[in-house]
Amino acid sequence: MPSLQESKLAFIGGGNMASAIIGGLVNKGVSKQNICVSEPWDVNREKLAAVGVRTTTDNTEAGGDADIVIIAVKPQVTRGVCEELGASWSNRKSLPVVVSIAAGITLSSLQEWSRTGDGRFAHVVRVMPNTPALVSEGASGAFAGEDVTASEKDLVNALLSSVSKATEWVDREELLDVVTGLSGSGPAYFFAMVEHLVTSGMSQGLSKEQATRLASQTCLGAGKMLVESTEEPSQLRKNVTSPNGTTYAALQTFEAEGFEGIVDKAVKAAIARAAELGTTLAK
Ligand SMILES: NC(=O)C1=CN([C@@H]2O[C@H](COP(=O)(O)OP(=O)(O)OC[C@H]3O[C@@H](n4cnc5c(N)ncnc54)[C@H](OP(=O)(O)O)[C@@H]3O)[C@@H](O)[C@H]2O)C=CC1
Ligand SMILES: O=C(O)[C@@H]1CCC=N1
Repeated sequence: MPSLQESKLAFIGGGNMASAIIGGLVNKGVSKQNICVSEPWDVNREKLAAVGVRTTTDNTEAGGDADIVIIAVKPQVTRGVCEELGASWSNRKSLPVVVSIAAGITLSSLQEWSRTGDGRFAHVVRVMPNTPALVSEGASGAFAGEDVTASEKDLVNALLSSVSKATEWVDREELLDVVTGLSGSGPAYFFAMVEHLVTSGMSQGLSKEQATRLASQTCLGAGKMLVESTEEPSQLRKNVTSPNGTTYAALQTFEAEGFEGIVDKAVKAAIARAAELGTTLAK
């Protein structure tokens, strides 16, 4: 198995998540010449070409001689893309490792759909990255099929680690839907929180720019403390909360309005949607 630096990488779909991973890989010094992206929309293709990677509109051209093929299209499009690729691999002696980032789509569907014309199955790894991959601060979950070799797993791990600070391999496929609800969708929860902080700050007289800078840096600073400190998140929260002080007043409001329950409900809704995508699109 070639190393990540030597591997030819094909991205099928060059939208938000693929662009984030590609940006992170390029920032880490992965050769742009080794990355080919297949993307139908010319605006996205032009953005990716500006990064310096190769682009095409032909999925089979991108996936034709790649060592790793990253399926980065919407779950609803994944079947067609896999079938197209599988059919095109009948003449390949060794098959690429298929890495799917599609939310919910199961390993068995991915294997079946990408079966070659002559009946061979590619080795498939399901991955759930997140968009902070763009700034090399991603968090990813991964689940490999039993047929995936240790060196193939190492290669996927190297790919994920180059754009993620946390890469968690799970030992049950269902846990990948939990990763989706927590960290795959997670950046949006924090962006929503910042949006609401900014709205609130503005309603009390701060300018949009001031409120955005303060809220964003607070989010970054708290995040940095979470990953660098040896203290539990609950202790870090307590450290900010003076007895009967301002934070206490705010947290009391969170509690009274059921903040914990809202977060739990939201994560479970994302998990349920991932599972639903997996089952409905398998048919
Ligand atoms: N966004 C995120 O934060 C995360 C997304 N994911 C997963 O990543 C996948 C992609 O999501 P995201 O990047 O947000 O979606 P996007 O819509 O931004 O990207 C998908 C891209 O694939 C293109 N596309 C559509 N049909 C084909 C085709 N047949 N062949 C090749 N490319 C095609 C789309 O073009 P066009 O727009 O013209 O249709 C689009 O540019 C999803 O499965 C999602 O579950 C996983 C983790 C996080
Ligand atoms: O919203 C979605 O379905 C995708 C998967 C995780 C993040 N974005």
